[in-house]
Amino acid sequence: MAQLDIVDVGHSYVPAADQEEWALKPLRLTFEAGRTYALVGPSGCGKTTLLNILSGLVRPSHGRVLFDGVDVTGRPTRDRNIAQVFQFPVVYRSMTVYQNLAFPLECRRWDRSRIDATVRRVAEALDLTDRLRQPARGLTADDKQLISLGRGLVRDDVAGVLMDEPLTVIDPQLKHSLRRKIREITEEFRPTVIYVTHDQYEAMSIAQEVLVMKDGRAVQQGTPEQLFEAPASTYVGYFIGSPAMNFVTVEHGRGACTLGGRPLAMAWDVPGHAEGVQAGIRPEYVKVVTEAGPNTFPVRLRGVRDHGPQRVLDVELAGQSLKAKVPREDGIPGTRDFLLQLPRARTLPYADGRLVLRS
Ligand SMILES: Nc1ncnc2c1ncn2[C@@H]1O[C@H](COP(=O)(O)OP(=O)(O)OP(=O)(O)O)[C@@H](O)[C@H]1O
Repeated sequence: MAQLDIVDVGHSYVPAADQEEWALKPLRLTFEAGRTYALVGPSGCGKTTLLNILSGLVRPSHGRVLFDGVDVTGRPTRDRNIAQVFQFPVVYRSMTVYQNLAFPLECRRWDRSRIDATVRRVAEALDLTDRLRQPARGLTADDKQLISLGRGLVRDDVAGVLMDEPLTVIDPQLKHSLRRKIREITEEFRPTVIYVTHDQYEAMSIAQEVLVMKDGRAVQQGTPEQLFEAPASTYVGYFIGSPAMNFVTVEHGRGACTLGGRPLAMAWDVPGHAEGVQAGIRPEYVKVVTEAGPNTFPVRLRGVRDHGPQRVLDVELAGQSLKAKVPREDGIPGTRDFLLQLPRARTLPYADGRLVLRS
């Protein structure tokens, strides 16, 4: 598995377009060998363009692509030694599951015993062992996509595995277990994976590193935990997490902040000159309390939504909307008006949409 570098890579589908209009603005990234990366962002943000530049399907207007330090920018896909998994399964219908998994290895002229051991290991990881002798023809779309995933991951000699929304066709019920399987198999086989998805939950559950994109730019890269705990911008805070992070506008002056006229202390200070100050807090960290104390605020309940083992309380706080995600067993407050606490350490300051740096 290789380290993939993109060095000042940018792309415009329209010749001579202004750089601000490019589908991908020049950026520099390193995908370390053996790690799984997710590219996530809304439709049209440039994820597929970046993936296609890595696969060689798109030649970038600007910059270089390096695989283990070797410049592959001008190489076609077939000469890049990559595996690809697409939205829709690509299987050989006339072959058995075993033959489908073995095929890429036979093409590389691996010896029989190595092929057999590898196919069985991948089949085991994907729960396909009991179907190895079945013809691929009769399988469901889910199982066919499982084979595509297996074929993508079966070779340990590829530079990288590029996956473009591979769970799109998968039954929603099965997605959960498949996400887990992808995670397990990538942890075991340690390929370099670039995984494109518009689903933040999928990105966070599969990848070790997530790259959030917007308008052709990578706006934040980090581990799922970093993106959850400290989004660099309100955009990332809204995009990552379910429900999205809360952002409430606060009054700010002489180094202190207030919310609805009550003092609000945040995790660190906001410089005096900052403008457009907001407090960001994940719904998971908002607490229902019974007694007034630091950072507690009166709120009015507007609605309650079930969220699996939790409930999301939608409240109004000083004329603004806020969500609290609380354990189901805690119940719903008995009155419409109650108190919420925004724990200081979890309340992050943002100014003009960006996380204020800790001084
Ligand atoms: N072949 C093309 N010709 C012209 N413009 C294109 C082409 N492919 C993509 N674009 C444009 O480039 C921008 C980025 O598209 P891209 O497909 O990379 O985004 P994406 O994040 O993968 O979106 P999606 O999730 O919808 O696939 C979009 O504005 C899109 O319209």
